[in-house]
Amino acid sequence: MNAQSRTRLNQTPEWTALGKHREQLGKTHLRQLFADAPERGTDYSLRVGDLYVDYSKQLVTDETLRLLRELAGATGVAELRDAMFRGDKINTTEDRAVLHTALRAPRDAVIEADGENVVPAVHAVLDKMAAFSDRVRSGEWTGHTGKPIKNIVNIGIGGSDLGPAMAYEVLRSFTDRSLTLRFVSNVDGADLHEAVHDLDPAETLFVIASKTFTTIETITNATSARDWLLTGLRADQDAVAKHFVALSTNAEKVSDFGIDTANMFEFWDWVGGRYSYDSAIGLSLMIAIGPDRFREMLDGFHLVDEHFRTAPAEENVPLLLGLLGVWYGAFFDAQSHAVLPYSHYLSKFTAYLQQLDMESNGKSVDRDGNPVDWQTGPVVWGTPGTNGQHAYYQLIHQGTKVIPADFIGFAEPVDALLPGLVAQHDLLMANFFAQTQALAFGKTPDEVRAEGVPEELVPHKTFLGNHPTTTILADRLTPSVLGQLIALYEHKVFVQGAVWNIDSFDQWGVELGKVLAKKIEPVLTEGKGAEQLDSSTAALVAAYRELRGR
Ligand SMILES: O=P(O)(O)OC[C@H]1O[C@](O)(CO)[C@@H](O)[C@@H]1O
Repeated sequence: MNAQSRTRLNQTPEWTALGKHREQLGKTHLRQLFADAPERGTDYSLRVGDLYVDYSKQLVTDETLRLLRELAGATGVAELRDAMFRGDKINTTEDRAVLHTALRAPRDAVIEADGENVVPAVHAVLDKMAAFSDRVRSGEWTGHTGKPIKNIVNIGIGGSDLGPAMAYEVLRSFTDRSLTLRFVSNVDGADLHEAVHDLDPAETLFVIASKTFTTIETITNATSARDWLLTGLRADQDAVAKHFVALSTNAEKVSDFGIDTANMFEFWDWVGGRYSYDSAIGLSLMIAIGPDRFREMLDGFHLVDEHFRTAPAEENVPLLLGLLGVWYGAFFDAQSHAVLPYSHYLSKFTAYLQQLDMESNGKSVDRDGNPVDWQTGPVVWGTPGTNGQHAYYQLIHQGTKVIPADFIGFAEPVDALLPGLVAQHDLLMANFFAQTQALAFGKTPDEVRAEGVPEELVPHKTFLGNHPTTTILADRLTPSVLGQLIALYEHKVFVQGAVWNIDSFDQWGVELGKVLAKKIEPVLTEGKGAEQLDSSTAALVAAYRELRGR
């Protein structure tokens, strides 16, 4: 579908039909929907790979789903998906292809960007990463003084940090525990300080991850890390080659920094930062889990890519999840989306999804530059259960907001836990199932009264229910399952961007702050240029300078 020829989303007949349907649905309660269809719990479930996806507790009927699929048809979701997989330049504001799916394509696949098959280059880099990982893991790769590497410090930010940092936590039980892996992202010197203060520089490898190799936080931290290393080793620049590698698309800048481009692991401008952790950006992770596990993860991604590309609309899980988000944003005024994993290992999962979703779909103009007058990306938030239950779930259960939520849980604990701890898994999962049940069905005033609760407390103890959730259940949190989950969310975000007619692959909104920070820094350090600031910022800067004794 040509974006130019698109009818504005909220003027399509499909949108109007959904609006009418929403009115008819009114306050229909999930209790009613379940009573009307005794098999709803299984009828409204799908499988993809190892993931069992239950959407029966969503505020939808067969008619809703039909109308949503029609909206997807009218907005050209399948056509845009095919264009993405084909390597068309669907990131129009940056004139780039969007081919993260090529990063996990099998060796014999043919995927072209600008007329060139990119798959051989993808696998050449994967092979180079695997060879390097093996050398580090085996102790064959030694530092400047001849000691093997025991510590890896990944320096990057945004997509060059969140993915590998998240996946390292998720896959901790698959890692080589004799290696220490730390992630530094914040330009606050405390981040680097905490990462290196107890490390021996002779045993430390810095992995500098930056697509552009110009990101100020990363280059500043990398420069300080280099100073720390050379000071600690009492060595000169020659030592850098054994202790620094780069993950980047920008060989020139890598070389300017002093890293041998032989120690650079390449990726390409058709990989968006937030879609990049299965590229060279995953090197630290690969060193931690080993190349075989990394490849299993890529296979998990690929499995869901193929599902998204080929499954019919009725069975297409990313399509379904994307459309549900459109439904709640547009017709329930939902402003946020909670992702609530019941796994300690997924502690950084939602933070990762925040960039994936909010940097992709936090847009307010359509692909043609016209302001949108429909909701786009939600605020994504959440932390692992059961912790959230004792913090913010109160608001989800009894607050005034519609907060669709994804619950993610696993049948088996990941690790060979200490024997006494295995039993805790059933308790964790009992909470997991109980929460979606409580959110969906609530507790009526009569049920509360039947418990003998005094009348004045009945409203306080009533749960209205009808809060929509999706439950994603898998056997075990393996590298493959992680890949499946991430690809599921990547394509969900894609579907929403396609329906909303926004460019999900640029991120111009992060630029202004970067430019202004560059202007403010000399005002802080030298006191020059304060007159160009607005009165609020000027006063704050003056207060800061005074507190710093300047
Ligand atoms: O990998 P780079 O080029 O250092 O960029 C880091 C991050 O910065 C951003 O461009 C946003 O500022 C992200 O999209 C990206 O993941």
